[in-house]
Amino acid sequence: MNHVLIGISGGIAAYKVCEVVSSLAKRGVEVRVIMTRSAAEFVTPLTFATLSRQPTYTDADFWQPTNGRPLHIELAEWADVFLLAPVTANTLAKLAYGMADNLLTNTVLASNCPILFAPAMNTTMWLQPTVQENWHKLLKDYRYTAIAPTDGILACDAVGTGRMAEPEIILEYLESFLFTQGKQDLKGKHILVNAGGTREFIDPVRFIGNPSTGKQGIAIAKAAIHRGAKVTLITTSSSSLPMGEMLGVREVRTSAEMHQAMIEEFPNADITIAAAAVGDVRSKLQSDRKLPKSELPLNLELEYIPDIIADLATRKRPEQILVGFAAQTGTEAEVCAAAQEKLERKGLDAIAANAVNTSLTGFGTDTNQAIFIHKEGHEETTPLCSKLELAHRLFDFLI
Ligand SMILES: Cc1cc2nc3c(=O)[nH]c(=O)nc-3n(C[C@H](O)[C@H](O)[C@H](O)COP(=O)(O)O)c2cc1C
Ligand SMILES: CC(C)(COP(=O)(O)O)[C@@H](O)C(=O)NCCC(=O)NCCS
Ligand SMILES: [Mg+2]
Repeated sequence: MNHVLIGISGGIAAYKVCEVVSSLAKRGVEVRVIMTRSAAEFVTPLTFATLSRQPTYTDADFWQPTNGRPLHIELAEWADVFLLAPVTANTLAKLAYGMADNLLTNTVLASNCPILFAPAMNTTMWLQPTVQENWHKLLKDYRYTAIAPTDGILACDAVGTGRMAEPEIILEYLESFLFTQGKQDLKGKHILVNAGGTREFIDPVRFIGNPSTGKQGIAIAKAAIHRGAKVTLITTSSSSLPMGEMLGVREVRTSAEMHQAMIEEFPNADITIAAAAVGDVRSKLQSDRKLPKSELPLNLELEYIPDIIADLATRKRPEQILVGFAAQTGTEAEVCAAAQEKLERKGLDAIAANAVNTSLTGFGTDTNQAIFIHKEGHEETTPLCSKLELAHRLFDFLI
């Protein structure tokens, strides 16, 4: 799985796909680009050819009498994943009705690989009932996974829905699809994820915290969405996550807020993955006003924080799956033993043991490595990989 075919139709957001192509090529992914006639009005085929290190294909190539086999068949067979970005109102309509009057749409019909598609257009165009009907038609089609347009400023200075998803979001979908082959095995499932480190306030300007950034939990939320799930993410890190209607985000700060939100959301979840670093202790003294230095105790009296995941385990219905993360230091054997003990003591279905004392794993890194342990005894050690890949490996382990 290493061939990404990209179909570009005629919108100004085509300029952003240059970034997508360039990033993929630099990562060693093989990329080929098809452009519609209108797309070539916005960005030249030469730009994409140069960035992709491959020829760019246009309708002139489609009608070229010197091809051995039809070009749309060759490209369709070559593709592992087909990304359509941007998708114009016009091309969306053609896709919804199975029309094929250019190289791009013929290649769609001739191929079998999963399709990711990212529409972009003016808000008034986007909200037309005809356009919405075509969009919803494709949302129901098993071959298509939508990368929804977002709200914001458009090229005509209007503000509203219709901005193409940012290259970074598109690249994450592609990374997922290259790993999973686009499988939608979480469709119809509701996943609850928590992420980030809690802050246990002493007063409004001082807290006991930890270095967790929420990256691993957010990657789990994204991986679940890429596999078709609906996700509720309860997070202490306020990064914007435009994942459309598939993601509900609740921001919290303290372990008490995290606990309350988890209790409220837990009954609706098929799978709950607790990747947040929740504090273990907090100050007994909690002031609503900033304490002067002279009033700060030098021996802070602490109390234990109730264990959220152990509490959820007591509320669990038999068909629900509850997974914890154990951030540990030490040797692999020590990390494993500590995680095994937590799995049993807390009554979890599985645990991901995660070493946090190396520079490439744990807090704040973009990569991670873990050992997954199931309550029934099986284990899996992942390679060092991106946090998104680790999330997919965890879902593969659970399902
Ligand atoms: C300056 C300009 C900007 C355009 N931007 C968009 C756009 O963002 N989204 C869209 O759906 N159509 C846009 N269009 C209209 C499409 O280019 C037009 O419908 C064309 O027929 C699409 O052809 P295609 O779908 O084969 O690429 C734009 C047209 C112009 C002239
Ligand atoms: C055009 C653009 C890519 C600009 O993005 P930018 O503000 O990040 O440069 C973004 O606004 C977008 O995706 N717009 C949707 C299509 C659009 O504006 N079409 C022009 C007709 S109003
Ligand atoms: Mg803990």
